[in-house]
Amino acid sequence: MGAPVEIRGLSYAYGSGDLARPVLREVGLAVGPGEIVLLTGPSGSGKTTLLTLIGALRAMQAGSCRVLGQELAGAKEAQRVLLRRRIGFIFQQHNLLGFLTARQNVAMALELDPGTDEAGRLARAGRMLEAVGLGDRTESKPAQLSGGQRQRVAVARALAGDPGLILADEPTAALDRQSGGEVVRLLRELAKQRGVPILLVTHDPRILDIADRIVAMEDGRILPTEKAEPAPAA
Ligand SMILES: Nc1ncnc2c1ncn2[C@@H]1O[C@H](COP(=O)(O)OP(=O)(O)OP(=O)(O)O)[C@@H](O)[C@H]1O
Repeated sequence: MGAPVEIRGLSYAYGSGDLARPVLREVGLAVGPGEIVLLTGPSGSGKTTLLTLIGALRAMQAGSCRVLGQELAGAKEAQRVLLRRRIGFIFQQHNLLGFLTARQNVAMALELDPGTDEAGRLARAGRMLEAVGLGDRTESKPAQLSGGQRQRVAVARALAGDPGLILADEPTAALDRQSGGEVVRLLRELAKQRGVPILLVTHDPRILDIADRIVAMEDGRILPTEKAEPAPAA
């Protein structure tokens, strides 16, 4: 099997006809097994659009994008739905449901797994919350948790379904320095243990050190990786 994410010549525009506005131009990118890639770049450079295409959250227009073995060019909505279930999503707004406890929020991510019953899902959710350091807050509602704790619930939820890929969009944007650092380091640790690749969009220079590789975008293109200057001869 190829890399978990393999993109070639991917272009995308919002609007159509004379109003079409290109936001991705001939993007190529591969994410290897277990690799953690950070996607950076100025506002409007196309990072979120690229992430939503990889996450099968919108239909492709041009080029090739193969995710966990599924080609998304020309894929039907039903195929995209199936692929989305194999991806763990973490967003800036943690998207937890306010009327459910932390444990129920995590268990919800497992509802589509036919191999589990309700009790099994809640037990597994409890173990995931322990793994993110929230073993004592499983019965709290999101409003009773701090921003960093809520984001850790989102991490537990994203990992609970044993995804083949994690996509994160600005997961630390709403957090202070310390909790932001803790959340991404935890995410990195869990992903590395399981060999799950992560593609993470961020503006946050404080978390660049969690990356195996940093990819910079500008104006819809991926910038060539800067090579380190050769050391001057002694
Ligand atoms: N649904 C949409 N309809 C029309 N234009 C859009 C839509 N979503 C994004 N855009 C435009 O496409 C461009 C790329 O947006 P995108 O969100 O992918 O960039 P980004 O690099 O993630 O930016 P940011 O860092 O600010 O989130 C922007 O100019 C944006 O205004």
